[in-house]
Amino acid sequence: MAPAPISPINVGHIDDVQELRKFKPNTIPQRFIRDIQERPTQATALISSSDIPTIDLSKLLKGNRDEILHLYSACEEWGFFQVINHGIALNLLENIEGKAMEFFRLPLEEKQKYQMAPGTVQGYGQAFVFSEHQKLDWCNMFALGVIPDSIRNNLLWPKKPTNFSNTVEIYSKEVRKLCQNLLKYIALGLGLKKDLFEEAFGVAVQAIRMNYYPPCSRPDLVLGLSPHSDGSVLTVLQQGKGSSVGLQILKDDKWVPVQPIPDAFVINIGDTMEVVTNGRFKSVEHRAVTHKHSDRLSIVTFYAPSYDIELGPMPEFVDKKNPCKYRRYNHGEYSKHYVTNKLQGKRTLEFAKIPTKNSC
Ligand SMILES: O=C(O)CCC(=O)C(=O)O
Ligand SMILES: [Fe+2]
Repeated sequence: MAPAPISPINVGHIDDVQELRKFKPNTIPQRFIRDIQERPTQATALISSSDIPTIDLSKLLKGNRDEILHLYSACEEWGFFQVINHGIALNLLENIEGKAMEFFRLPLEEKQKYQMAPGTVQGYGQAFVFSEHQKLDWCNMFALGVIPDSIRNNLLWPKKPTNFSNTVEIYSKEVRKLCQNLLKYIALGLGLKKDLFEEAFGVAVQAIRMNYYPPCSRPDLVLGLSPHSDGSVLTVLQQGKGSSVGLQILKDDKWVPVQPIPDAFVINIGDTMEVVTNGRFKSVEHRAVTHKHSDRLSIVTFYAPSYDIELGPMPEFVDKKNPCKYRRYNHGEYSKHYVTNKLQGKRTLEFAKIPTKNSC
């Protein structure tokens, strides 16, 4: 038998946070303790989370002009909004949440059958860890590439819990339609033709990540998920019912907690949307914090262009006043760059930035 390939990446020992919580509930290993400036101080934002825009998809689907403009300003001013009346069956939201929790509650040996290999982002474990010196997040993740087939790793689709994979498939189809609809109305809000984005992105790549944050005895010292922007065009986030508030977004240099609206999705603009709109819409840095007594689940869908697509700022967003801020590149390369670097604010977008004020 050929020897197993040795990964060139040494990530050191990564404690499973659910196991830590179970067997050593008051221990926080050093690798989880953040440097002082990174610790989640109380989010003393002047902006309240109720200011984060709420978009009513049913109004968009009726062509309601005010709602389309509301969506436009949500993208421009916030880069984050919640969507209500999205039309996705509530029992599907419950099912996916139930399956995710069943998965996380499986014995560690069962989950480890789908272990994320060091330096990769699919499977069970902690993504974005590339060195043994890197700080760890207080989070267990389970991530899968869903569309197209070429990004799927069938070995990582779990056999337990029953119906897990089928539920992910059905859920992903519905969330895909939601993304396609939102992109249409975002284009209309920009005064552009409704298929502009969809035509530019080819067969969109879609991935799902479930993040489980157990309670932590010292939430003041750790982060659930390091600050980052997403590499996607759009991200769709479902928060577990009854989960503690944990998602925070950086607005005017302050961390603003996102108070989930029951049954709504939280949507955010990703780096790719920032690039194609030449910075008109900006991806927003966000992070997750933990809670002393409650756990939290988030189910996150990333919707991005096909890896074959060459992209850059669309001509509609470039003129004398707005010269190109980003170069053209292949999205597959950007994606690779994103998943092979640790989460560090908006650092990965440097890949696309044009350093001087020259044009595309
Ligand atoms: O759990 C959350 O609320 C944040 C998740 C997130 O930002 C991500 O998975 O990219
Ligand atoms: Fe994110």
